[in-house]
Amino acid sequence: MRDQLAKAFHATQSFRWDPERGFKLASGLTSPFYVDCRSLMAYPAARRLVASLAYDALRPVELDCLGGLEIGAISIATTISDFAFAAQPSRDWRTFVVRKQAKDHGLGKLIEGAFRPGERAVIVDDVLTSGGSLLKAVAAARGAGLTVSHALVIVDRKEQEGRKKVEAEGLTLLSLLTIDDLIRQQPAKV
Ligand SMILES: O=P(O)(O)OC[C@H]1O[C@H](OP(=O)(O)OP(=O)(O)O)[C@H](O)[C@@H]1O
Ligand SMILES: O=C(O)c1cc(=O)[nH]c(=O)[nH]1
Repeated sequence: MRDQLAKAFHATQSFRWDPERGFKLASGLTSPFYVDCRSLMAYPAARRLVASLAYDALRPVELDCLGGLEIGAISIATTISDFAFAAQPSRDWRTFVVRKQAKDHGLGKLIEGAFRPGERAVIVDDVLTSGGSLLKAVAAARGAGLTVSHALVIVDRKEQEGRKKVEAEGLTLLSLLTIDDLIRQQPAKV
């Protein structure tokens, strides 16, 4: 199923190469390639693969809720939660989303969703590069009283010591794919 997910990135044009112009990353660095999970997650078949792989990866983990930083984490947390609820054994994992900035009107929340202090949360994200985004979500979740011991990403780009930084915060990092899987499944040019 991991191979199927890697192939889905290419089939949906969600893995981009442009070594001439490059892509600016959240960390400020430039990369010749870009993993676009917002595009991938727009396809129901791809969402199902992500959800199924994540459900399997999270089976040994005890958790009450899952979520992460907007916008990447929103569709990921939702699809895993829906899949897990319908699966056997069924899991009732609630979701939340961490805003990049607290809302300045309405309820003024930084974190939206359903969670209570003291609960066990898994932080999800689409791509891990420097780890900055993931760790921002971890800090917000811990600040709200959640216990966070695991994080899950769709793709670990294996750069900028992202994994090391996440593990240094005492987290176990689960990744469905690495950048090597995506490069290996790249269709041959004709
Ligand atoms: O590990 P990092 O160096 O933090 O990079 C990875 C982050 O970058 C992207 O987010 P982006 O800020 O582009 O936001 P978006 O999800 O709102 O599009 C991506 O969705 C990850 O969250
Ligand atoms: O580092 C990032 O900003 C980043 C890299 C990538 O491949 N995909 C993405 O959505 N963000």
